[in-house]
Amino acid sequence: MSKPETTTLRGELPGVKLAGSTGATAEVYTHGAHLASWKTADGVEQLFVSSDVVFKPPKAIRGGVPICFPQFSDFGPLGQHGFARNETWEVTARTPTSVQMTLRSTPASKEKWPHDFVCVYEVMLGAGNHLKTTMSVTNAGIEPMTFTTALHTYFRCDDALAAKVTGLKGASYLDSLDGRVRREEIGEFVAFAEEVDRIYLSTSDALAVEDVAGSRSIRITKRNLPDAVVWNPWIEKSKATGDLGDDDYKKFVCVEAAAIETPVTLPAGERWECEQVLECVKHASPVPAIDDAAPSKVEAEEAR
Ligand SMILES: O=P(O)(O)OC[C@H]1O[C@@H](O)[C@H](O)[C@@H](O)[C@@H]1O
Repeated sequence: MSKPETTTLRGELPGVKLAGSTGATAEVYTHGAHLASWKTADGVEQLFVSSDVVFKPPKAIRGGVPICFPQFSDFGPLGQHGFARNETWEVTARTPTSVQMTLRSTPASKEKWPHDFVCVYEVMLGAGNHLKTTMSVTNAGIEPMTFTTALHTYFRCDDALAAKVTGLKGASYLDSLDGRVRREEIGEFVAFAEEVDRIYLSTSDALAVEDVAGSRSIRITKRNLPDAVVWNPWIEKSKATGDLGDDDYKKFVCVEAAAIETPVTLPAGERWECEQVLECVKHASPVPAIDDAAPSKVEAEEAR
C-alpha cells in the first residue's frame, strides 16, 4: 500500500491538510503529529500559533496542540513534556477529513524511556464546527509501562484578558506557580489577569473556553483524561520565551486535557485510549455573562 501523501505546510515542514465539505480545515505536521491549525467553516482559526514560531525540528512547534508523552512537564526523568512532540511521526492513514499518525519506539527512544510502545494519534474534522482527536498507546513490550500525558491545546482568543475557562468550579488544583500547593477552585470561571499555571485534578469532562471578546465559546469534551492544565504565561514569561511574541499572552489560553495525578499504568500487550472533542459555538452577541461575583481572579480590566 502506498504511503499517504504529505505536503509542505506553511512552506516549512511536511504534514497533512484536512478539508471538510463545509469548508472547515485542519493542518497536522508529521513533526510531533502536531495539529497546528483548525479553521471552522467560516474560516476562523480556532488554535493559536506563536507569532515567533520556529519550525526547526526537534524543537516543538509553539502553539496548536503539542502532544505531551510519555511525560507531562517534569513529572518524571525525561525532558519537559517528554519526547513525542519532538519526533517525526509516520502518516499511517488518511481521508479528506481525517489523518492517522503513528509513533513507534526506537532504539534511540528506548535509551531515554526503556519501553516498546506504539502511539497512534488521529485528527478528524467533524460535522459542523467539531474537531475530534484520539490518541492510543499500546504497550508492545513484556514489562508494564507508566506514563503521564496531555493534549497541550493553545486556544486562540481575540483577547485572553477577557477570556474565561468554565467547568472547573469545585475542582482541586496544583498551583505550579506556588510549589504545586493544592488549592480548590471556588470561582465559576478562571480568568486571566496574571500568569496562571495550574493542574486541575479529576475535573468535569465538559469544559469551555469563553472567548468573550470574540463572541465565541470552544467547548471541550474529554474522555479518559481526568485532569486539565490551565496556562497563560502572561507578560514576563511571554517576553522571556524566545518563540513567543511579547504580546502573545493576550492571544491564547491553554487548556490541556491530561492524565497527570494518576499516571497511566499499562500492562504488557494492553492498549489505552483517550479523546478530546472540540466544538466552536459562535454567539450573535457577546458570550452570556457568567455570575461576575465569583471570578477566581481580579477583573481583567484592572490588568490593562
Ligand atoms: O515551553 P513548553 O515546554 O512548551 O511548556 C509550556 C508550558 O506548558 C504547560 O503545560 C506547563 O504547565 C507550563 O509550566 C509550561 O511553561
